Amino acid sequence: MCINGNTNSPPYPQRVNTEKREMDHQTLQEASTINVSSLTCIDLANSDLHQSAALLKQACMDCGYFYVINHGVSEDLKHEAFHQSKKFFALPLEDKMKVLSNEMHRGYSPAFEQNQIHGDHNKESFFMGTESTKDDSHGDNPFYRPNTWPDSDVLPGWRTTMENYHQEALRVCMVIARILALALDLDADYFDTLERLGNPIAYMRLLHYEGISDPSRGIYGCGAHTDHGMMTLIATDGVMGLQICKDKDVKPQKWEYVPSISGAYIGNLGDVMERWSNGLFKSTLHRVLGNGQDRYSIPFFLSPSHHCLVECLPTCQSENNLPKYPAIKCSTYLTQRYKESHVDLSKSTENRPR
Ligand SMILES: O=C(O)CCC(=O)C(=O)O
Ligand SMILES: [Fe+2]
Repeated sequence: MCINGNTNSPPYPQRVNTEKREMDHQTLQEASTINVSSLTCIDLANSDLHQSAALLKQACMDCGYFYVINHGVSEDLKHEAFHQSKKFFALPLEDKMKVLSNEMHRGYSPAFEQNQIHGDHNKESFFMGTESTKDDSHGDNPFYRPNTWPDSDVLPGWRTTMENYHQEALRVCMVIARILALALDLDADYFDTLERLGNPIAYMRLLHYEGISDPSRGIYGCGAHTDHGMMTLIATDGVMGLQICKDKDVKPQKWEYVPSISGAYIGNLGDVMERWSNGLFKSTLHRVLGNGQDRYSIPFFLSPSHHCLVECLPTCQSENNLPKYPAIKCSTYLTQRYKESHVDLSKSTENRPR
C-alpha cells in the first residue's frame, strides 16, 4: 500500500498491522472487488531532499496523492484534535447551530447542506481559517477573517487545540512546498516568497461523516470533486472512505480506496498546483463513500496568498509546451471555483475554498 522509496529508511513499521485494521473496518459487502491504491511515502526526515523530490515528482505526475511520514506533528496533538472534534459533533444540534457557518463560511455546517451541486453530502463539518481581524494588514479581505468558536465553557481548550493543530499542519505543508519546488526544478524556497506562500490562505475543516452513502441516489459522504487550492493534508480516524479516480475520462470510472496509515498524513494536490505546473502535476478527482459507520477526518487546505498571480511556472513551459491556463489571481480563481461547485442560496459573494 505504501511504497517507501527512501532506501535509507526501514520499511514503514505500521504497514502490515494498519492494513489489517483498515480491512477490518471496512464493512462493504464485496470486499474482494475493492481496489486499494498504492501511494508513495514521502519521508520528511529524509535529509536527501533531492531523493524526496524525485519521488514526489513521480507521485504528482501519476495522481498527486502521497503519504507523508515523519512529519513531526505529535500524535498527542492529532489525537486531541480528533477527540475535540468528536466532542463538538456530539453536542446537541441546537448547540452546534449556535456557531452556524457565517457569511465568511467559518463555523458549523449541518449534513445535507443544500448548496452543493456534486450530489448530497452526508456529512457535517466545522470550518476555520487563519485567524485575522479587520484591523490587521489584510483589512477587509474575506480570506483572512476572525473564526467562529464554540463556547469555551462548553468545550474548554477546544480553540487552543484547533489553533495549534492548524499551525502544525501549515508547518508541514510549508516543508512539502519546498520539496515540491525541487520536484519542479525550482529553488527550494521558490514558494516561500511573500506573494506565494507568505500569507497563505489556510483553511482547516473538521468532518464527521454519518456513515450512509447511496451513490445510486446521489448521496455520498462527499461527492466527486477536485480540491481547488495548492495542496491538502488529510488526517483521518482510520475508517475507510476516501476514493480517488486517476483518470476521470475512462468510462466506467475506476475508483480506488486510499486507506489511512497510522501516523501518516495523506497529501494531495489541488487545482492551483495543476495550473502552476501546466498540467504536469495532477489534481485528482476524489470522493468519500460512507460504509455504515461514523468517520471523522481533518483536511487542511493550503492555497497561496490571495493576491498571488497563479501562472505557468517558468520550468513548466517551453516553445513546444506553451501555458495551457491563463494567469489568474488566486482569490479570483478560488472564488470562481467555489461558485461553480455551489448553488448560491445564501446570496453571499464570499468564498469558502476547499
Ligand atoms: O474526508 C476525507 O478523507 C477527504 C475530504 C475531502 O476530500 C474534502 O473535504 O475536500
Ligand atoms: Fe477534497
